[in-house]
Amino acid sequence: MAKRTVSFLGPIASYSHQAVRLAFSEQEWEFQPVITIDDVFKSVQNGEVTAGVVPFENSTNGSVVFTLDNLADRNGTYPDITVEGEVYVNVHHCLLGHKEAGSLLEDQLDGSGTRTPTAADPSPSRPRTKPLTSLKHIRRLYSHPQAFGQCTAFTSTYLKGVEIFEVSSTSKAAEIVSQDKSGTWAAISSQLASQIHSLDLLGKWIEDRDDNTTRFLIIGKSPASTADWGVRKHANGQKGTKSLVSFTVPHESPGALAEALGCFQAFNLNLTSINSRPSLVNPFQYIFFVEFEGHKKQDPEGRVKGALDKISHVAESWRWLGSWERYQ
Ligand SMILES: O=C(O)C(=O)C[C@]1(C(=O)O)C=C[C@@H](O)C=C1
Repeated sequence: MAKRTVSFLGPIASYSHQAVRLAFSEQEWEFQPVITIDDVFKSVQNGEVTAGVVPFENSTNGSVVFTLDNLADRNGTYPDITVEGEVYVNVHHCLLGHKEAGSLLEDQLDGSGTRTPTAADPSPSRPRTKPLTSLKHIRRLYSHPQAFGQCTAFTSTYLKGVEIFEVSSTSKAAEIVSQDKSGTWAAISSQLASQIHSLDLLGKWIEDRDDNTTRFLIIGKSPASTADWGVRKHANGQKGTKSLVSFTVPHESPGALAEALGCFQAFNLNLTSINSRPSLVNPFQYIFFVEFEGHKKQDPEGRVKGALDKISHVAESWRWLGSWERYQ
């Protein structure tokens, strides 16, 4: 049988790639790295690939707006995209670059790893780890915006004043730094990327919190029959099901949002996350996203059906974005 393809934010060695490796078998699936999260959505919608994997939220830094904006689908570009599963990745960042010959780590460290309190941050958190080598020579720091947000204690303690460059992924950052001839650029990326690009480890486990975890969504094109996808199940076993809907409410009407959320309460459905993004119709109007426990197609008591019927009367517009098995 011809292999099916799953796309993800590349280049290889990104955390998205690691999520794909956790969920899909390379024997049965072709792995296709693409350049942006938008490209993952496009490749699934136009049928170029069967599945895609996109980051959805990080436990330290919150929602991934690039993914929410695609799910918001303001222009109707992705009418068939649905969420078919989720994958959790423990994200441990490293600082990758080129060691400066002959420099001593002691030259740089003040020993305490403390940051100067400022009015904006009167009690700054301490970095969890110290650099493995002097960082005095570093002039540029490359990474994905999410990763910068997960390593603030380390960067503001040991890389003060270094110029920041936001790029499309952490593995892209490592690729760029591997081409640096000056030896003064560094990337926040994975340990895997240091091996692939033969970069030195200048810091290890530099994230602010050791429980730093990113949740990825597996997307497909409805009606997807995922039963034969062979997505690997989490070792902890299934913990029920989840669904995602997006909706807009009449903004002038008081209580409209509360009424929409009440649709889930009315059918005793537990909400697990709420997000919003600007509607881009008028300033300060929103598209809301609600995730709840329950499955549209495995709904013996009709509770999910009941809530969705009710929300279709309350919301200005709404869309069911998928139901899947939950593992955490
Ligand atoms: O840049 C990567 O390696 C990605 O896969 C993207 C991404 C994200 O957008 O959240 C994924 C996991 C980490 O939280 C940091 C970056």
